[in-house]
Amino acid sequence: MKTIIAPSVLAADFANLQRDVEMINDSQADWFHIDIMDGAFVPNISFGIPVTEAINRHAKKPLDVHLMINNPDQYLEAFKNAGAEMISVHIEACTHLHRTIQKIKELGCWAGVAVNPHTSITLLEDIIEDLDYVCLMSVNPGFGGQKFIEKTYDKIRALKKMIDEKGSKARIQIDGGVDEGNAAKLIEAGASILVAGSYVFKNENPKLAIEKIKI
Ligand SMILES: O=C(CO)[C@@H](O)[C@H](O)COP(=O)(O)O
Repeated sequence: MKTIIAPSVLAADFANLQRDVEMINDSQADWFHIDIMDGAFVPNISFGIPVTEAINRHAKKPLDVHLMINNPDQYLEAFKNAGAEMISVHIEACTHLHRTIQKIKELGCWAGVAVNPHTSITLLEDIIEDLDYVCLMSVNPGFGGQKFIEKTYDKIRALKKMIDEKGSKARIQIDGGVDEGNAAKLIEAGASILVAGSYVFKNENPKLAIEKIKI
């Protein structure tokens, strides 16, 4: 199973967004990771549906939309219509997670659940078989460029064990502080989707940076 690389557009140059989208098109990256922040679930506001649509007009690869918002159900269809092929919602933001996951699937998207660093993965035990991926946050959500939380490795191993025991097909996505120094170790622990923002877009050679973590 080859690792999926999903550069996080949050770290792109918004004044040159089309240029940065085309760089990803021409690279070995697999998905665009689109961080949606509402200033309520997380202490930051990023961008929303019109910008996602604009990215989608130029993107030649699937959009993976990470909803860091309260009441995600209200916006699932709008993000699907804006181009999302994968949608993840936060377990901490969903009162009726099973219903939300079913809605994402009914829209024809891959369904993912994102889990904050302090949240136990044991909460996924009764939903893991329904998921296409779990996004393990390796930083506190809200900002790019933060330090990777080392405890994530243990969480990956425990989640991988749960996935295998339950016979789930869910992939493990890691989001936050991913770079060439930890990519191999993350994959060895059981991750198969890597989200990388600052490491890619602040790099002198972003395409080479992507190649280095495409293990
Ligand atoms: O969801 C988030 C932050 O909340 C991430 O997608 C970051 O955007 C990753 O950025 P880097 O840590 O790679 O800079």
